[in-house]
Amino acid sequence: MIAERMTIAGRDGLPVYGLWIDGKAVEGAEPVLVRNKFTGEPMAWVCTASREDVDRAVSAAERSFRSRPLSPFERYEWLSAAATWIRARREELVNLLVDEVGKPHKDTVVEVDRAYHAMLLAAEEAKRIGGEVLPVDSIPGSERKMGFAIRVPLGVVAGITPFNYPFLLAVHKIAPALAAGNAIVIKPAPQTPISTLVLVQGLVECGGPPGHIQVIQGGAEVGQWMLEHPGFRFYTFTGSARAGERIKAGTGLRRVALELGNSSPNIVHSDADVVRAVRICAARAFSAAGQACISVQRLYVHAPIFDEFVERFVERVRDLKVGDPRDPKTDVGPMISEQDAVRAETWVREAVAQGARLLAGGTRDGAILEPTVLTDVRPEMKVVCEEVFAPVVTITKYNTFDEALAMANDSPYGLQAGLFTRDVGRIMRAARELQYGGLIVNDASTYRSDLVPYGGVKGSGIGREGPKYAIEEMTDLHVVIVDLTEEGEDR
Ligand SMILES: NC(=O)C1=CN([C@@H]2O[C@H](COP(=O)(O)OP(=O)(O)OC[C@H]3O[C@@H](n4cnc5c(N)ncnc54)[C@H](O)[C@@H]3O)[C@@H](O)[C@H]2O)C=CC1
Ligand SMILES: O=C(O)[C@H](O)CS(=O)(=O)O
Repeated sequence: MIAERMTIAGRDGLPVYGLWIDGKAVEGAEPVLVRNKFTGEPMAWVCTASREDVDRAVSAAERSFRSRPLSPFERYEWLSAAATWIRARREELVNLLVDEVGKPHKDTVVEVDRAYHAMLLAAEEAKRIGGEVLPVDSIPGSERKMGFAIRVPLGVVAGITPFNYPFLLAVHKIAPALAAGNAIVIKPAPQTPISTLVLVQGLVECGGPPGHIQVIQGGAEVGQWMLEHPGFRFYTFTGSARAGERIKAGTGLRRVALELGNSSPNIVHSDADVVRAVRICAARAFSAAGQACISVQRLYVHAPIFDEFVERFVERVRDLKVGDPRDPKTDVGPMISEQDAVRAETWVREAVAQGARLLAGGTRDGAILEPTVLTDVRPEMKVVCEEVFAPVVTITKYNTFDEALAMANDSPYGLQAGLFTRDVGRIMRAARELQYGGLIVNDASTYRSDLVPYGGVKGSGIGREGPKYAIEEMTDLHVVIVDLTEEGEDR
């Protein structure tokens, strides 16, 4: 199954995967070697795109969009079949992703299952793209006017995805784009390019117009060429705030959806179930080696339970199984690269040098950083105010709920926050006063429902994902007003 349609050659006993342009796997620029992120073993060669390849992909997508428009039901059938395709290949996909991303088996199973549901949600939403009747006649003088609004596809959209959940996030870009009637040019992260090729192979095998999806490969430079191409109507991006700002700056008046970084706060109040909060936060802080924009990064714990929470939490963290991501029992595997692990280790050392206290972890073996817990941190430390994107958590005590809300809001980001409490008044106050796109109550900030409008405020981005909402972003709303005055009527 592994992307055989995308294979253009063999090299050193490995497949060479091409770009997917105009319904064919084609050679691009010099292929780059993709390695298993735990063993370092070569997995495949993947061609990168030239600027001319970007242009060819956009032109092919435009031709396909114009020549093969699909009805809503055809889109529903296509995406439903693709969801079934994903479910049928669950194990193969999990094994590929564990190798390509280095994410532990237990987290990768969740990614593939979520991708199945996200694809199915997009299929269902393809049949529900409505509009609205507008009460134009409610304004005096317009009694004979009839108004309504319809949603129409944009045309060719650009999708750019990161390395951490490459399969799921490719589904969250491609599926709504197709459900909305668009065509899409997708560029995966250079660290994890294979799983998106496999996804597109699945979509092609499920019978839709192969030209509705183009896959180009490469890094920031290729991404930048996409920004500069006038043929895109819309850009949907998930990744760092730094890249997101470049995308916002580079796309002019064209619309964007940006799912960016976060430094996720999680507040644990003294009326919470402490044992449950510890279990959930210890698991969700280190899943995917903390490489999720909504990963638990800042824990704020109410003074009356602080000591008990810290003791239980550190004990739980020390019991986490660290190592081979292929082992179903492994909790924490390697980060995406040794370079990223060194960065995170450096931030931890800086924090300790500035007065933070290390309660667990802090050591590194190659790309594996031990699950790390810090306390006595200050807001200006990078492990607090920046997106650490690593298995690193800070724990800070608070005395009043006002303090907790203020510390949680003291961030340039605003994607998701977590809150553990049984008090409804406290929940509703947090819902209103926490400056985050999502509040997860009695579970950690790392929980994401693929159904809901997902996205951030402040530096965490623009727009909302979740198939229903991404489809709205990827369509234009056209208003129509008809004058119903009949012949002879004196209006
Ligand atoms: N918030 C999130 O969901 C994510 C945040 N990150 C953050 O970004 C850091 C770097 O990880 P990367 O995967 O390299 O994230 P990144 O933001 O650099 O790259 C994400 C995607 O954007 C592309 N890209 C990068 N710069 C671009 C530009 N100027 N124009 C167009 N496309 C561009 C990349 O090739 C990749 O496909 C991580 O350490 C983490 O802090 C990374 C992944 C996801
Ligand atoms: O980029 C991320 O971290 C994702 O938004 C988190 S998830 O949607 O893959 O859970």
